Amino acid sequence: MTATIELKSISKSFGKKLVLNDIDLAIQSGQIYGLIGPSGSGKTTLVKLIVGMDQPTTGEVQVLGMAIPNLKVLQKIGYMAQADALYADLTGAENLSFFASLFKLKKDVKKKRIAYAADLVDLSSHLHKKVQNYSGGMKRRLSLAVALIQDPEVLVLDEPTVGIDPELRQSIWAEIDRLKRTGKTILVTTHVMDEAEKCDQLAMIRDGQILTRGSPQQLKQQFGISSLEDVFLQAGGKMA
Ligand SMILES: Nc1ncnc2c1ncn2[C@@H]1O[C@H](COP(=O)(O)OP(=O)(O)OP(=O)(O)O)[C@@H](O)[C@H]1O
Repeated sequence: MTATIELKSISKSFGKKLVLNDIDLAIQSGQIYGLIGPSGSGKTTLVKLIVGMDQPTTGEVQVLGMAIPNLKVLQKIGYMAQADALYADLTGAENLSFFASLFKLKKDVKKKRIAYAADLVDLSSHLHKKVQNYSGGMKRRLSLAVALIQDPEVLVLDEPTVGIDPELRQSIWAEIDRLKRTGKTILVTTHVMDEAEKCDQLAMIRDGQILTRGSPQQLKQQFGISSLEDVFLQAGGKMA
């Protein structure tokens, strides 16, 4: 089976600093794949290569069977960056409408998608407010709604639940799980171990290298321990 996201011998340097070191990764369709590691381990750098925002120094990235960057494929990826890329002067509704318009959705589809995405992140009653008046958590939620607006086949979520309260976090994870069951492929970065538990497959990353990988269950069995945090530590990791 061809992987939906495939990284082959990826290395990335910034100047003399090697940030990703010979990474191979294959993410199959319909999976929630978690990339877990401490701050500065290279997660965001890796994600940016997958969504075509940066290019590897060596190696190749493929998404949906096509080499990245590729404009057609990029339309099929919903990306939630760590820093919110929103227009502060516009309302929540105007932001969603703007991002939806980038995908040339039909008017009725666009309306439905905006309503769905806003409801999912519990922002429907705040859509008329300017984003500059949103709290940090509300901005994160709106960013997630933007990532989902075109109903993408592949979702890449860089720390999607940072700054989001536990109740909403649960409902967002329930939705991530539902999206997976509709066949979407989802890559999530996190440094929260209880979120790692919700992933089908995990790669633990430190200093630009994958320390170990597998399902949460496999990893715990392999290391003979019941907590993923301990797996990470035993695999050579060190949380920040
Ligand atoms: N454009 C850049 N120029 C130089 N160094 C960079 C650049 N982008 C990232 N780095 C460095 O690469 C390393 C990995 O950063 P990255 O943002 O990928 O880590 P991360 O695992 O996503 O961390 P966090 O969880 O804090 O977001 C860091 O040492 C960072 O300083």
